[in-house]
Amino acid sequence: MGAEALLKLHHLHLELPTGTALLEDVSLTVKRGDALGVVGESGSGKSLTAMSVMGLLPGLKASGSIRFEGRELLGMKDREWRRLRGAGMAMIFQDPMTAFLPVRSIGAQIDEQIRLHEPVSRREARARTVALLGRMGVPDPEAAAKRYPHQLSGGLRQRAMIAMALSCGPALLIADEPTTALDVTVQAQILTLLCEIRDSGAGVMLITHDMGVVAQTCTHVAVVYSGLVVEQGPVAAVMALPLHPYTQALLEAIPPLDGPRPDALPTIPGRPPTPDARPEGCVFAPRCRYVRPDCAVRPALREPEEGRRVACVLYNA
Ligand SMILES: Nc1ncnc2c1ncn2[C@@H]1O[C@H](COP(=O)(O)OP(=O)(O)OP(=O)(O)O)[C@@H](O)[C@H]1O
Repeated sequence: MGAEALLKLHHLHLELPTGTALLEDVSLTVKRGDALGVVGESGSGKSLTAMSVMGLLPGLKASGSIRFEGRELLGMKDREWRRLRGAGMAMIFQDPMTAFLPVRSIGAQIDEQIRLHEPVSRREARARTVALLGRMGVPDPEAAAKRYPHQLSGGLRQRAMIAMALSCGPALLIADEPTTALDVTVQAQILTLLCEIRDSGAGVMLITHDMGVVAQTCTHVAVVYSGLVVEQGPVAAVMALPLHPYTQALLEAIPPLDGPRPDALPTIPGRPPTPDARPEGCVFAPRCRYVRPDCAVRPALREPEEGRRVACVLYNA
């Protein structure tokens, strides 16, 4: 038996007041010590999935269930969400400048975050901030804490944002494209840091468009397309034998890590449909190389082997 689920999304459905569905029937699980990669092209619903877990979706209608540490989050009051954010779960973004105010030192902002959740002295908060920055691999953390966000390099700012996210010891860290803006070397360092956080027993949800990032960091993967999960399973199994034609195409789009880059990457022709123009049958059918008449009916998510799910007529019994 695996570890108890830290986060469980069950048939999560999200829609606009107009009735247009943005997420349809999303079910995902993150366990302690696991990293779940949520992967898909731009507009597939990755950020919406993360934001719904953080309770940051005012104006959208949600149904289904989001359970965190056994507790139902959907329908919770704002006050309860605020208490949960930081201490229970925390999120980091692509651009650390959005997480820090430009006019205060990063140390002051991390200290404040700590003191918001725990009644510790300024001195104690600063000691924890410096220790955290050090753990995140920031050189000379005491001096770095005194700097303003713009005085740090992109990679150091990203480490500082992760330090702030971890400052209250969250059980779940959600990272939304945390390395997209960084060069390859710094990207690898930040991904290693996320692996360490995962191995220390936290649950990680990593949002990315890059299957290469999933391969380096995650234990499990959920492939989303146009607001639906089309495939999910353990990373090693999905990488070795991707079942869904969309997953196959995403894997073909990973650039090689070494050697010369090919002139053109195999790309998937076309674009994902917008939520208001989602096809009635299989959402991927208009771009699929294996499309056939029975794709006109939306395929259910099936479990062709234990722990793996796929929604494609190729796997209908
Ligand atoms: N508040 C909103 N109102 C209307 N449509 C929205 C809203 N938020 C998101 N959408 C739409 O929902 C879809 C999914 O958006 P989301 O931001 O989750 O995609 P994503 O996979 O994270 O893409 P990206 O990688 O570009 O951030 C998109 O088509 C987007 O335009």
